[in-house]
Amino acid sequence: MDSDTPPLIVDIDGTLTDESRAIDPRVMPVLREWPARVVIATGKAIPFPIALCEFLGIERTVVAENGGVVFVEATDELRLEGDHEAALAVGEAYRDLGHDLGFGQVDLANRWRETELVVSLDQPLEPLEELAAARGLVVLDTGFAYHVTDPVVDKGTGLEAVCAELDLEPAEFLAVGDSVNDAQMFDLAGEAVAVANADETALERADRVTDASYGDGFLEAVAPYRD
Ligand SMILES: O=C(O)COP(=O)(O)O
Ligand SMILES: [Mg+2]
Repeated sequence: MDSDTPPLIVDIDGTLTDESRAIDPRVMPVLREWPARVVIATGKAIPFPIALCEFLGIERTVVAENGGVVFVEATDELRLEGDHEAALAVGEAYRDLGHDLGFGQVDLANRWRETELVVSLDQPLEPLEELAAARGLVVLDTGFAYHVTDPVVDKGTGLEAVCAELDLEPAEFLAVGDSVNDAQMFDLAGEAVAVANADETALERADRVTDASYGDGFLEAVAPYRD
């Protein structure tokens, strides 16, 4: 790697992990040693990408909740955006219809969420979409959960917010991801790479698609910058 290595914005689930959400340990030294800025951009709530950065020993620069939450350690900036009240109201109405969010009583998927709501993929989608639309929200199926999200934010607006803090341009970035929630960051990045297991939207919006899936796909995506 040399000084021409672009800053990197990377998704977690399906890109750094396998289908069971287990991280591929081979991605860790790559992220740790990346010579430019690394941004972790995820649909997960902020404790997960923050913990990932901490355990990797890299600076905490994070887009969480599909852009609803942005944290930039370098400038001590935390930005929350999106109608959380509306997302919670969707959850309540969904339960009133006899459905369940599907993550049990403790619900670690929603516990630390500050702007959106997630529902397990084994729960019915249609009523969720109807309730979300009635409140101006959208439902994103990432392949790992249904996200009830405010369309004013996405990983693209998150990338823009990070760039505004760090005096970078989205077009400088290499982006790697696997699903519909990566589409807007793909559109803004200078180079967008989808791993082979990516969904249709991510495949369409990518500049390059790897032959390999999951962690192997990520390693293939960044290989040109590591040779
Ligand atoms: O939380 C999800 O459903 C997906 O998370 P990801 O954006 O890191 O892939
Ligand atoms: Mg993903």
